[in-house]
Parts: sequence; structure tokens; C-alpha cells
Amino acid sequence: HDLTKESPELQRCYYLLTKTSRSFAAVIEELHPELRDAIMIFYLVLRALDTIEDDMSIKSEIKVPLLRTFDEKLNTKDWTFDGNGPNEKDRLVLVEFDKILSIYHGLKPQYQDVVKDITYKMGNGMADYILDENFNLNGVETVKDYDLYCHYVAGLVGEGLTKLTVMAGFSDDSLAQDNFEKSNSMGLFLQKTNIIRDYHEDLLDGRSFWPKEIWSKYTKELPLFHKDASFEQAGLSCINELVLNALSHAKDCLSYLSMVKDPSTFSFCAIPQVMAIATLAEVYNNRKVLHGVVKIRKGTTCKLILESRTFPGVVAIFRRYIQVINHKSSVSDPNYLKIGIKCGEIEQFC
Ligand SMILES: COc1cccc([C@H]2O[C@H](CC(=O)N[C@@H](CC(=O)O)C(=O)O)C(=O)N(CC(C)(C)C)c3ccc(Cl)cc32)c1OC
Repeated sequence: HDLTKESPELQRCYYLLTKTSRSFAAVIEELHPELRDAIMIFYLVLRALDTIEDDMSIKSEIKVPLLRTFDEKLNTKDWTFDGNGPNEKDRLVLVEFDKILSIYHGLKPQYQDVVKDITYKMGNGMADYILDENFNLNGVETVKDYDLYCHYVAGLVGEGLTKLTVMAGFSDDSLAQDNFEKSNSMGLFLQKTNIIRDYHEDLLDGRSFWPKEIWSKYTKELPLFHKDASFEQAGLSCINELVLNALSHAKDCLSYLSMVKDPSTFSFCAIPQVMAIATLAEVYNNRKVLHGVVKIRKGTTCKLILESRTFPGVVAIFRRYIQVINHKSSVSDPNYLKIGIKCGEIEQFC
């Protein structure tokens, strides 16, 4: 849409958006005017929160209270933060947070309330995890912990977006009546896909989000998958079980998408989901995941965006990649039968 007629602050916010996520910024800019600015601001506020959580140069005595009270910054007119982490690529959203605030205060009050409510819940969820020693030392312990962590950082985003789209009349009211189960799955499907894909990168940062309840079936130490060639097969079985776990959200995601009515909102919701199912098919049984970040090809991304403009198009994409996963699975894999059953279930649903 044409930004030149917008206020300087709004133009600056869209500039910040393109800086933080080039490809996804284009999708947000195509949104219906009723929700475009609200979702752009929601995205930037979440990015600011994520940048604080990720900034290892802020010590936890400062970081924890900052995360817990971040929603209160939304009541101010000009709060900014010059977090001293020069290497944080998203630092700009904190340094220029006053620009985000000026647009936030111009949003409809009911949209402001959704952004603030989710910011409050996410900030406190993040703070709880930073304080939870066992998370810090061993990473995420149980699959239950894994689902809770992903709820805080991603499931809540789905919940907020559902509230916004239902308020705008762009999605079925029923999406806001299932205790946000389907909204939560929309976030967990994306976040779990990223966590599987980012194994090596997170290891380099000295952390991991792979749940110990799963990886400890295949190794005593998580880095061995990368370091020791004799653990490569075990690493593949672990990836495959994590993909199986992520696929448990696929039906909810397809059901969610079937209830989004507005075309631009549908694309906004569908594009990340089709990227995720394609990524899951790429990482499944793929040893490259243990040594680097595996990305789907640019050409594939373009095809997926074009094909995901309608619900039947999205269903066809899911069906195709479920088949790819099924054909890649090997009889020697401990979860061979389960992945076959799961793929069958999702195909039935398609
Ligand atoms: C109903 O729920 C959704 C509907 C549409 C999109 C998203 C979801 O999609 C992007 C898509 C995105 O940001 N893609 C990036 C690639 C990447 O960062 O991995 C991109 O294309 O650059 C994404 O990844 N996250 C981040 C979380 C997953 C943590 C929520 C995200 C962050 C803020 C917002 Cl407002 C939205 C999203 C939804 O959230 C679940």
C-alpha cells in the first residue's frame, strides 16, 4: 500500500518493520487497513520484548523486572531503551520505541488493550523462564515445559491475533471461543519448526530449546549430535521425533485457517504456516540440520506464497509435504509407525 501519504512516525514504524523482518513486512503491509497498523505495532512491540529477552548484555536483575513491567511502558509517551547490546540487530526498535508508542496511542482502544494484555502475559512468561534455573542449565526439561515455553513466546501471539481479527470481523467468532486452543497451535507449529531448524545455531549461542525428555532418549549430551559422527543417526531419530511432535498441531492450524474470512488476513496467517510445513519436510531425516541452519529455497518460497492464497491451495500444500515426510521416513526409525499414522491422520483431515 502507499506509505508516502502517511505521517512521518508511521512511515518510520514501517521502516523499522522492514528492518526486523524483510519478507514478512511485505505480508503485513498488504493487510486490510482496519488491522494493518494494529498488527504492525503488535509485531514491533513483540520484537522489542524479544530483543530484551535475547540481549545477553543485560544482566537478569535488570532484565527480569523490565520484562515483567514492559506492558507499563505502553502507558508512556516517549520511553526508549538504549540496551548496550551493539550486536542486537533489532536494537533499533528499542532505541526508537517512542515512534512505536506514538502510533500505538492512536490505535482503537480495544486494539491497544489486546497488544498490552499479550505483552503483559508474554513478558511475565519470559521472566518466569529466565528465573527457572533448571531451564537455564539444562534447557527445556519436559515436553510439558516445551509446550509452556512455546505458549509464552508464540502461542500468546496467536491468541492476540485471533482477538484482533475477530474484533475486526475478519475471522469466525468460534476461534475466540475454544480457549484459544487453535490459536495456540498456530504459534506452537511455527515456533517448534524454528526450534528444530535452529539446533546448530542455538548450540553456538550456548543454549537449546530441544526438550530433554525427547533428546535424552538418543544421547547423554545434546552437542554430541553435532560433534560425534557416531551420534549422527541418533540425531536424525531425535529430529524425526521432534517433527512428529510438531505435526500434532497441523490439524488445528488447518482448522484455524478454514475460519479466517478476510483474504488479506488469510494470506497473513497462511504464509507462515505453509513455510513451516515445507521446513518440517526439509529438516525431517536431514543430517544437515545437525551442522547448520537448513532453509527452504527462495523459488519454493515464492511458489508457496502464490499457492497459499486460498484454503484449498493451503490444504494441497500440506498434503504434498506430509507425503514428502512419509516417503522420507525409514523403517529403521524408532518412530516409523507413528509418523505414518500421524501423516495418515492429517491426510484424512485434508
Ligand atoms: C495466528 O497466529 C499468527 C498468524 C500470522 C502470523 C503469525 C506469526 O508469523 C510470523 C512469521 C515470521 O515472522 N516469519 C519470519 C521468519 C522467521 O522469523 O522465522 C519472516 O518471514 O521473516 C512469526 O514467525 N512470528 C513469530 C512467532 C512464531 C514467535 C509468533 C510472529 C510474530 C508476530 C506476529 Cl504479529 C505474528 C507472527 C502468527 O503467530 C502465531
